[in-house]
Amino acid sequence: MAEARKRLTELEEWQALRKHQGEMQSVHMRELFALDRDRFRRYFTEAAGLSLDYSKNLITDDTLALLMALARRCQLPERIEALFQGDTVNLSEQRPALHVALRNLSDEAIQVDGQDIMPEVRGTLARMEEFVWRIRSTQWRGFSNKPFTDVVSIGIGGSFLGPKLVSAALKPYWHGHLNCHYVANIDGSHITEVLRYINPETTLFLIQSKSFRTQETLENTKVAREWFLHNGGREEHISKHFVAVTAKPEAAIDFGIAEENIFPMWDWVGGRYSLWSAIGLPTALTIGMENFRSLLSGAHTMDQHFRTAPLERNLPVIQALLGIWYGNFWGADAHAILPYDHYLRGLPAHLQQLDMESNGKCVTQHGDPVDYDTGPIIWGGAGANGQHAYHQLLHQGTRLSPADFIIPLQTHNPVASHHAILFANCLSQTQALMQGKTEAEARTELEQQGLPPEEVDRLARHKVIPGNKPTNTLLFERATPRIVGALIALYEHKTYAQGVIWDLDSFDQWGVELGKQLGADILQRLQSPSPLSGSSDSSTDGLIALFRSRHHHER
Ligand SMILES: O=P(O)(O)OC[C@H]1O[C@](O)(CO)[C@@H](O)[C@@H]1O
Repeated sequence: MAEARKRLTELEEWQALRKHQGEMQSVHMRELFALDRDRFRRYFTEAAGLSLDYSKNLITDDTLALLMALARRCQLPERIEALFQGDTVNLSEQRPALHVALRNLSDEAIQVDGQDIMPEVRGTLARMEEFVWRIRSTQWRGFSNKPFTDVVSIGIGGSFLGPKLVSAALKPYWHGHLNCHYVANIDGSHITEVLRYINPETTLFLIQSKSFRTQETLENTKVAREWFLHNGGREEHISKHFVAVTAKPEAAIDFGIAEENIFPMWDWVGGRYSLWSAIGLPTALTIGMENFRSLLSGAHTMDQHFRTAPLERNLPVIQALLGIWYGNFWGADAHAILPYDHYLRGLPAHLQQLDMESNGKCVTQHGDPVDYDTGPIIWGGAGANGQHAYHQLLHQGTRLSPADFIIPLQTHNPVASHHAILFANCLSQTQALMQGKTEAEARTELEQQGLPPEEVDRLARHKVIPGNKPTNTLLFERATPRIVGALIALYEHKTYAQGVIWDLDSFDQWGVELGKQLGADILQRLQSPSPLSGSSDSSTDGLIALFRSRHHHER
């Protein structure tokens, strides 16, 4: 168990960073680049097939040294090792967080409660392998003996976003005859739209829920089951068409899933870190087990890097510390994830859960209130689309949101000059954000266009772009399974490293529980046949009454 430590904001290392930020306020990145021709080479590092250019940041060697000192003071190296050792890093729930075990391709044993969990992890992978092979080779077929054409994954949160991201990211590796759909929301439109186009005879449902208690998932599963039974399927066919992944097999059996169709999950894997487990089955079915193992191996390579590389060359650590620098010392509330890769367009959504559910906390892992900012608002979307939408705020807005630009050197789909144009767009953004445009430059530009002086005066101030906006550029050869694995693992470790500095429990999520608790009571009041008795605030009561007025016939 980690010892209570001195308040973060009182550490000399923290105070030194505060002072240093004061000195850096008058520095423009343009000057830093002008002064140091070698800046790109010096602030460029690689690991697991990913290259990080972090030269376009508001940093000097001093900044990095101070950040590294803070990390060491917060015992980051020891805490990284604790994660891999299976220590109780999730204090509030008293358990380890062993997503790294799911992609541990070494011979190393990993103990939980005195038991090596690796045999079970490997055994589950072998079971997945067999299942995936049976479906893809059409040995396992639907009730009318037709091969499966569609897989519908029902799950939400971590049982949805991770696999969905990976399935989309690896679309070029999909099996030609298997389509994959995801249903998450408790909005009837979601499942309706998926069921509309599929055939029950050739559809396999994967029910994905660690707890097997999640309302959205269970309700959607009931609908899928009813639909199956009303469209030709019979009770005795359910076991051919419904498979579950859960850490609570008894609940799945009670629900009607055949015991032999249940794949395990474990308490020591957090939902948002679970795409590497059997929760990844929809992905494995579409890309095949060989590619799924490559995904794991990419993540494993990043794990080894995170565990062994010196902090100064450690990609997740560098990214984490840059985030701390901006969030805690420059007042940045947000961080943008901007993949310039169509296949990676789901990355911001997955990282939103990963980062915001992990580090959106206001007490330390020991329960003490924090007096500093913790996890940022993660947002973003695919480039270059965003350039024609929200990038305006990045360039000229008053709020600071550092951004990660993520781009492959090669495309899966060479079309005309698209990739060169995409790449040029990406680089022009980071360059523009770094250098900006001075008023003098804006004036010269307008004068060169032949505008009269009064027009130059009128427009120049609108055209000034402050620049000095920090960005990282993450490059890789092509979005292969190994690269996608390494990329997601990079962000997992970045999140953990930040949680260590902020002294958080990055593996619990108590904040989401209150809504669930209140939701049960509200649902009851929405559906109750008896007259509405006001027991909450007037806003909630008023909204409940409004809903009831439209649905009285259903109660
Ligand atoms: O896999 P389960 O247990 O259905 O949970 C789904 C999601 O719900 C959450 O608990 C949040 O409500 C996430 O952490 C989790 O990934």
